Parts: sequence; structure tokens; C-alpha cells
Amino acid sequence: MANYFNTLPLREQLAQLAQCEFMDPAEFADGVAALKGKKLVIVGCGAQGLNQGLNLRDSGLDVSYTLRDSAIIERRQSFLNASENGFTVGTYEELIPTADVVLNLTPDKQHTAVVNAIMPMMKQGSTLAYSHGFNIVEEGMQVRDDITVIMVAPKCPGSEVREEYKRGFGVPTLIAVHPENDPQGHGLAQAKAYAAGTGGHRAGVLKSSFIAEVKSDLMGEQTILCGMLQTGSILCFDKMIEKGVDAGYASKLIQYGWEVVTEALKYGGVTNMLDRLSNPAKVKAFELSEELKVIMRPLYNKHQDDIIDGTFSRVMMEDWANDDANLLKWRAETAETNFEKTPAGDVEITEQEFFDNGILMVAMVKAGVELAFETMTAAGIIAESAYYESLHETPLIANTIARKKLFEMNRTISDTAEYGCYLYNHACLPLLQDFMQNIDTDVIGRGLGERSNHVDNQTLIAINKSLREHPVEIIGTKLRGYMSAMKKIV
Ligand SMILES: NC(=O)C1=CN([C@@H]2O[C@H](COP(=O)(O)OP(=O)(O)OC[C@H]3O[C@@H](n4cnc5c(N)ncnc54)[C@H](OP(=O)(O)O)[C@@H]3O)[C@@H](O)[C@H]2O)C=CC1
Ligand SMILES: CC[C@](O)(C(C)=O)C(=O)O
Ligand SMILES: [Mg+2]
Ligand SMILES: [Mg+2]
Repeated sequence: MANYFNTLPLREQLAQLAQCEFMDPAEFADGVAALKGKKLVIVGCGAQGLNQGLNLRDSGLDVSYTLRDSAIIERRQSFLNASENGFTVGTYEELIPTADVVLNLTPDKQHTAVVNAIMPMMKQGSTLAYSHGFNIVEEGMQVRDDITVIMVAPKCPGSEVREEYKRGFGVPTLIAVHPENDPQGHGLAQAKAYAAGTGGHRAGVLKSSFIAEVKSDLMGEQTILCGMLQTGSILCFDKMIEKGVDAGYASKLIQYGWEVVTEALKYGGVTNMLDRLSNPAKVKAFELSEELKVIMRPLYNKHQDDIIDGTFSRVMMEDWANDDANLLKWRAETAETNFEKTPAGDVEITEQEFFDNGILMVAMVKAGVELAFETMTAAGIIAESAYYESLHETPLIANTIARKKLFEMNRTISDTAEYGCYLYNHACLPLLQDFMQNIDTDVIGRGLGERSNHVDNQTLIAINKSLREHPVEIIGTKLRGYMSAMKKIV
């Protein structure tokens, strides 16, 4: 199989990369009708599988699960997830031939094997759905001509797909139909109904392409969403220990700090996150982030270039073929970092203190969000998609670190995200070594304290203008406006 993206003429590559349209909520007036009465069979019951299945069932659809034989015989967690929630569980042979729509929610690494196993059993004219297009775009999976291939990709971890649905809302979702596999022309109607079944239509749906989803999703997850938070955690914690900050305090500041500062991001973008700082702290955070952007920009460019031309997926697949040697080594190294091994202390940190003593963390988030957004849009990814893959999802990933540190983040995210996160971290740690030499506890651990509150008016005005005029803020204001407007309707 060849990398599908690389087989396309440049004109088609650019067209598919730029495919992204924010859909009018009126387009979802029919809800799940296009899938009503159809049999949906989900392969795999992990992070996305379980949570999407619960939402789809609560939306009135007929959902069951098929698992590989060993998972059923050994009553593994995926079997328990499905059966304890009252779903029918069966083998491929039992359920795949009965399915109108097969939702492939196994890890990307397994997609080729899974699709090759189930495709001969799939009904004539049925549909194969994905939540990430890696298998189609990077591996060039060829699907039988009579089968419709669609994608419904929630822009968040599986746990949030369920939590938002239970709150009567949903998460922003990207949908697509593979142009090579839409024999009956009903791919879009089914993708819309699937998105409505998960609740995604309430938060905003982008009609996109498999290519745009893959090239943006991989970029977001390996840079700002997971890589930057991992690198930032390790560097900030080690610096505090070096400077004599109490280890329990340092651990708590980092573990919960990402969640607190990015909560401000969620509500009001980078502007609001920096507005939570005192004026001198804002100036400091801005200056640090500008420095970080200069140092890290080549790394962001490299990640995007490698993702676009297929180098990233080729190297990751070589690791898959090598029994995940790099992945396992990096996973083990992360478990041994001082941050991971030091429990959060039993010490109170007020919400404001997370900002005041975490100026460097704020600077890292700002730099990472803006760089990821700038790099994606420069590569032809549309602003809406780049926003979801940078600013929007950062708080959702930060929540996972608050639960059980980097272990929990890397456990919750997909296999491609975990690999990309380690790859970024491995390159970024040495890159920031010199920068970190000049860092002290005034920007991480102790704050600026009672020093003069003086700031230069012209400097502050220029910083505020620069923050508010960044393109991620312009599109963010628009998209957050849609989300809160829609939330009120529910
Ligand atoms: N993680 C996330 O939040 C997000 C994931 N996605 C996408 O969703 C898809 C699923 O990812 P995710 O939910 O993380 O996956 P998980 O790793 O959480 O779930 C894996 C499920 O697949 C099963 N499985 C694993 N290996 C095989 C195999 N060889 N054959 C059959 N079944 C297998 C597992 O069961 P068992 O091992 O017991 O057999 C388990 O039920 C991916 O395409 C991912 O990119 C998209 C957005 C976010
Ligand atoms: C951030 C990682 C992600 O892309 C996601 C949760 O959206 C993944 O693949 O896990
Ligand atoms: Mg992903
Ligand atoms: Mg994603």
C-alpha cells in the first residue's frame, strides 16, 4: 500500500488540505435519521469506542460491539466496557456480516490488520467509518468499491465525548467522506447522522477531508497538545527543584497548573489567559513566549513538514514494525522523570497563585498554541481546523495531566499521539536547554512577588494589541461565539 496523499497530484493535495467548511446547524435538522434502524457495529471498545457507543445508543441508534476473539475469551477490559454497559458483544464472524455501518475504533496501528480481517465479511453496500484517517491517508488502505468510507473525528479525548454529551452538548467534530469510496452518494448524510448521534453537531461540525483531518490532527497532538505540555512539565519541575522549591509544591503547581491556566484559555483565548496575570507578569510572559517562539519555530516547521510529506508516518510505522522499540523506550523514560515520580504535595495553591507562580507555563502555552496554529495555517490547513487542533483542545489534554500526570495523558490519547508526543519531547528538551539556564523562580515557582507594579504604557499597549490581533484569537472569538450560542439553545 502506498501513502495515499503522496499519490495525488499537487493541485488535488492542496484542494483536500484546504477542505474545511463550518456547517450550519440547520444541516443537522434530520438528526440521526440517516442511521435510524441501521445496525451499527463498533470494532474495539477503548477510549473512543466506548464513549461514542454510549452516545450513539442514547441518541436512539442500534449499537453493538465486535472484539477480537482473545478479548472476549479473556474477558479483557474492552469486553467488560461493552458488556457491563449492556451492549451485545460478538466475534467478527457473528456481527460484521450483519452490520450496515462498521465503526473502526481500534488503535491506528492495528487498522490495516483489522480492516483486512473484517472487509471480506462486510455486507455489500455497507459503510466503514473511522475517527482518524491515518489508515486511509498514510497507509493507503484500499477499501472494496461497494463500501462507503466516512470519518467522524471528535476533536477531543473519548472521556470528553461522553461528558459533554451527558451535559446535553457535544464536542467539535470533523466529518469527511473518502472521495474514492462513496458509491451510493450517501456518505455525507451518514457522517452527519453519526456526528449528530455523538452530540458533535451541538458544538460545531467541520465538513472536511480525510487528508485535512490527518495532517492537522497529527500536528496538533505531537506539538502543542501533548508534546509541549510534556516538555514543559519536565523542564518547569526540574528548574524548581534545582532552585530549591519544595518538591511537593512544584509537583502540584505543574500537575494542576496546566489545567488552571488553560481553563482561562478555553473561555477567552490567549488574551484572557494573559489577562489573568498582573501587568508586569504579563509583560514577562509575553517576552518569554516570544523568545520561545523563535527557538521552537524550526521544530514546529519540521514536525509539519514531516507530517505533510509522510516522513513522520513512515518513521512511526518503522517503529511499529520494530516492536515499538522507540515508543516503549520513551514511555519508560517518561515514567522515570522526577516530575512523574514526585507526588503532588498536600499544600493549598489558590487559583490565582497558579498564574502568579506559573508565568513560564503561561508563556509555554501561548508559544505552543500560536506556533502550532501559525504552522498549520501556513501549510494550507484552514483556520477553523487549526484552532480546534491547537487552542481548543489544549485544556482538554491538560485535564488528563491533572488526573494522573503524564502517565494519564499518554494513556488516554491515541497511539499516534503518544508516539508523536515523545518524538517532540525528545527533540524539544535539548532545544530549550540554553533558554532554561536563564530561568529563575520569579517566573516558575515563586512569582514576581511584591516588586514594583510599574510597566511602561507603550509596551503594555503594544503587547495587548499583539495578543488580540493574533489570527488564532480572531477565529477563536468567532468559534467560541458559536459554541456558547449553541449551548444556550440546549
Ligand atoms: N484516544 C482518543 O481520545 C482519540 C482517538 N481517536 C481515534 O480513535 C481511534 C481509536 O483510538 P482509541 O480510542 O485511542 O483506541 P484505544 O487504544 O483506546 O482502544 C483500542 C480498542 O481496540 C481494541 N484493539 C486493540 N488492538 C486490536 C486488534 N489488533 N484487533 C482488534 N481490536 C483491537 C482494544 O481491545 P483489546 O485490546 O481488548 O482487544 C480496545 O478495545 C483511533 O483511530 C484514534 O486515532 C480520535 C480522536 C481522539
Ligand atoms: C490529542 C490527541 C488526539 O488527537 C485527540 C484526543 O484528539 C488523539 O489522537 O488522541
Ligand atoms: Mg489523534
Ligand atoms: Mg485529535
